[in-house]
Amino acid sequence: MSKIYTLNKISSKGLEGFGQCYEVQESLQDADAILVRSAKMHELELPKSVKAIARAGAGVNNIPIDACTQKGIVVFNTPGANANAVKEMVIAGLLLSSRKIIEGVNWAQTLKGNIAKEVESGKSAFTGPEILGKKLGVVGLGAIGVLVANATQALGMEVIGYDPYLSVDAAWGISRHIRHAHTLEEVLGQADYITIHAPLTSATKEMFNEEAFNKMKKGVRLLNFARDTLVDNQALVKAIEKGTIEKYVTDFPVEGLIGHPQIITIPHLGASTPESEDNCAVMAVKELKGYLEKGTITNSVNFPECEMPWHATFRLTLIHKNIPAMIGKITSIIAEEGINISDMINKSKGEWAYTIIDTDTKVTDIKIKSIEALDDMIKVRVLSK
Ligand SMILES: NC(=O)C1=CN([C@@H]2O[C@H](COP(=O)(O)OP(=O)(O)OC[C@H]3O[C@@H](n4cnc5c(N)ncnc54)[C@H](O)[C@@H]3O)[C@@H](O)[C@H]2O)C=CC1
Ligand SMILES: O=C(O)C(=O)COP(=O)(O)O
Repeated sequence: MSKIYTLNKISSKGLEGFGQCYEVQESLQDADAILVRSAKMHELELPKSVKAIARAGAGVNNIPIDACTQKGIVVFNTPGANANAVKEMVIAGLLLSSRKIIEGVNWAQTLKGNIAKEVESGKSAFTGPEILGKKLGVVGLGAIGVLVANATQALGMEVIGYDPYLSVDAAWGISRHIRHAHTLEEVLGQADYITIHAPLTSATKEMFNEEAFNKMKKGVRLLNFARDTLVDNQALVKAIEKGTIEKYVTDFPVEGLIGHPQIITIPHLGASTPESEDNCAVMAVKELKGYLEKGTITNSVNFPECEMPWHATFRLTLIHKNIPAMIGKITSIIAEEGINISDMINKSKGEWAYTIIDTDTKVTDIKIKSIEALDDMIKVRVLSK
C-alpha cells in the first residue's frame, strides 16, 4: 500500500485514479509521495520515505527543487493542464483593465431612488477603451502564453510575443499572425497592454522593475497571472503614480496593492475551474503512479523523461550523478551474482541521470547495498511485478 500525502485540496476525480493500492492521507508520516498545488513546501521537513512530489499545476516555485534533487525526490508538474483556465481569466483581466466594470458595478450597488436617471447621468465616469486594434505584449510563450496570444489576436488585438527559450512545441502552436519580439525592450516600448506568463525563477524575479517600467509607453495596462514577485511592487506603485501604468491586474493580492484604485487584485483564481482542477489532478496522479509502480518519469522538472516497457520480473531504478563509468559500476555489481540484465535504459538531464535495469532474477539485498554505496549514487529502488 503506497501512502500519498495531499498538501492542498485535490480534485476527487484525480484521487480516484489511485485505486485500491493507495492510501491518501493528511499526514506526512511514511508518505511515499506528495500531491500539492500552491502550498509552500520550502520549510517542510520531508521524511526519507518520500520518493516523488507532483504539483497539480504549472508553477513549481513553492517546491524546494534543488533540495529534492539532491535527495533523489522526483518532482513533477502538469504542463498545460490548467492553461485554458488561465487564458480565459486573462481575457477577463484584459477587459477589466480596460473597461471600468468593477468600478461601475460597485457604484451601481449604491444606487437608490430614480435609478435609471442616475445610471444615465453617472455612467460616463466609467468609460474605458476597447481592446480591438490595441497592441498586446505577451511575455512568456509557453502553454498559457500561446493560448493567450492566439485568443487575443482572434479578438482583434495586435499581438507581439517574447520568449527567449521558446520550445518547438510552443512554436508550432503559435498563430502566424503573432509577431515575434527578439528582446523584452521591443515589447515594453510598444505595447498598450502587457501580460506576463513566464515562470518565477531567480532569473525572472522582479524582471518588471523600475528600469522596465521606464521603457513602457505611458498608460500601459499590465496583467500578472504568473507570480507576484515577477513584479517589483514598490516600483509598480511609483510607475502608477507617474502615469506610466494605468491599471495593474494581478492574481496575487499582497499588502501594499490591495485597495489601490488602479490595481485589481484577484485571489489566485487563474486555475480555479473544475475542469482545470480535474485535468491537473488526473495528470499528477498518473505521473505519481507511473513513477511509484514502474519507475516511469514523465513531466519531471528535475529529472529526465524516462520510460521503458517492462517485460522481466524485477526492476531497479537508480538516480545518480551524470558522470562517466557509473553504468559500468552498477552492471558489474549485478554481474557478480551472475544475473542477466534483460533490458536497460539510461537518460540524463544536466548533472543528473536516471537508469532503469530489468532482470528476471532478484538482485540480492547485499548487492543492492553495494550499489547504494557507490559514490554519486543518490537513490536506488527495487520494484517487482
Ligand atoms: N494564476 C494561476 O492560477 C496560474 C499561474 N501560472 C503561472 O504561469 C506560469 C507559466 O505557466 P505555463 O505557461 O503553463 O508554463 P510554461 O512552462 O508552459 O511556459 C513558460 C514560458 O515562459 C518562458 N520563459 C522563461 N523565462 C522567460 C523570460 N525571462 N522571458 C520570457 N519568457 C520566459 C519559457 O521559455 C516558457 O515558454 C507558471 O510558471 C506559473 O507561475 C500557471 C498556471 C496557473
Ligand atoms: O499552476 C499554477 O502555477 C498555479 O498558479 C495554479 O495554482 P493553484 O493550483 O490554483 O493553487
